[in-house]
Amino acid sequence: MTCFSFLFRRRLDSSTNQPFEVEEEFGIHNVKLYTYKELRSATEDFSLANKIGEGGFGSVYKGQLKNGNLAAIKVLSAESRQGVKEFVTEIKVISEVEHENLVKLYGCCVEDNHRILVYNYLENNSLSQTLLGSGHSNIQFNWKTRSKICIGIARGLAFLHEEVKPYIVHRDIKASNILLDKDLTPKISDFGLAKLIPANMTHVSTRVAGTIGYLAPEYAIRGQLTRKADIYGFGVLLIEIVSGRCNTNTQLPVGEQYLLEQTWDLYERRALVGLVDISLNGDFDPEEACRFLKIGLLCTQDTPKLRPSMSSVVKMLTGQKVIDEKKITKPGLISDFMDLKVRSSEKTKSESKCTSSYNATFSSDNLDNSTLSSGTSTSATMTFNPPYDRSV
Ligand SMILES: Nc1ncnc2c1ncn2[C@@H]1O[C@H](COP(=O)(O)OP(=O)(O)OP(=O)(O)O)[C@@H](O)[C@H]1O
Repeated sequence: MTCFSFLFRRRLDSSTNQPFEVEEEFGIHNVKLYTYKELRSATEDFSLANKIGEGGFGSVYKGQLKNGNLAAIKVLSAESRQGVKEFVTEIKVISEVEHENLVKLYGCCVEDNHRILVYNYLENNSLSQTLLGSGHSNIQFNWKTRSKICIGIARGLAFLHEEVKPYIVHRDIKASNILLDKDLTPKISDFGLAKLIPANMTHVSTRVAGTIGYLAPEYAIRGQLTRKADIYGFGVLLIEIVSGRCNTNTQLPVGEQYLLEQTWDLYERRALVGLVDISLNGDFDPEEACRFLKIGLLCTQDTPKLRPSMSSVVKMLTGQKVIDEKKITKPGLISDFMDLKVRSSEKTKSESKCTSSYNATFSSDNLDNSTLSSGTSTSATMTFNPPYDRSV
């Protein structure tokens, strides 16, 4: 990979009032810097035809780079832009983190006020659009594939939590942040991105900082951000993958709407196997599937300390470590802690399996006035003011 140590910045010469370019050293190694011109040409001038998604940070385009590689080009929205130096510092962190189960960052563009991230393009979309999506995907998620996906995500997260120094808390583990390559190897995306958002940008930063349904109660309510919050999100995701359904679906009968509640209920009735995706037509190993569901319950326990580390999760998933069933306690449910007023939306996405989403607006020091209002997107976004932790 090309090694750059300098960035060019335009400055105004005070004597002539003419712009000129200066070289500034930011010590960015192993990060490819793309020119805006190259990315414009890769995406055919950021054409709508090449737009593949829109997330909390801005728009994502598919593009072909000069070297022929396909890339996902994420143009950060104006409100999430920060200074060159801060941006480059965070990019350095992200670019040094490489693992088979993490989306690879090729490089970035920091020309003028553009802040663009260039990632390896993944052919098979995200889990939210395929496994949990509207049914337009041709992918066969048989049990072997699901098991491989769960273990891959666990390995990627264990790497972020336990191998990277200093460790990285992802903050937004969820189905739309799990992308699949051509072999259906899962890749965690958006890690480290929370840190790219200026601390005063509460709207954007908290979008990154969690999605209802995956959000650990202690983080949602008290702003306590630790690796255990990611482990909670992973537990929810694990149960979604095994059951083939989203964590919240208000179109289902009451009692089945919240996946975690339903999982606990079935666990207590020793009927967990009933949660496994019926589209598998019984073609799965029931012992293994129930083990995965129990690991999901271990990860979502109310007391963060009781949740296992991600390396233990990997061992339990792969059968190297036995689950101590006595250790499983009730999951932490955000609704148990707050008087959340949920207004169902009439405008839910009818074609999606995930029919319910909420935009929560509350302040951590004003919980009595907390409000949840439904939205129309498939992901839920919380807007609140947690103590913003910018350390990794
Ligand atoms: N590396 C990639 N390869 C292929 N497609 C990608 C890649 N990165 C993003 N996408 C596509 O762009 C969409 C938007 O991605 P982005 O990460 O910005 O938002 P999101 O995860 O959907 O939402 P949020 O911002 O709430 O996390 C994804 O759903 C996916 O379809």
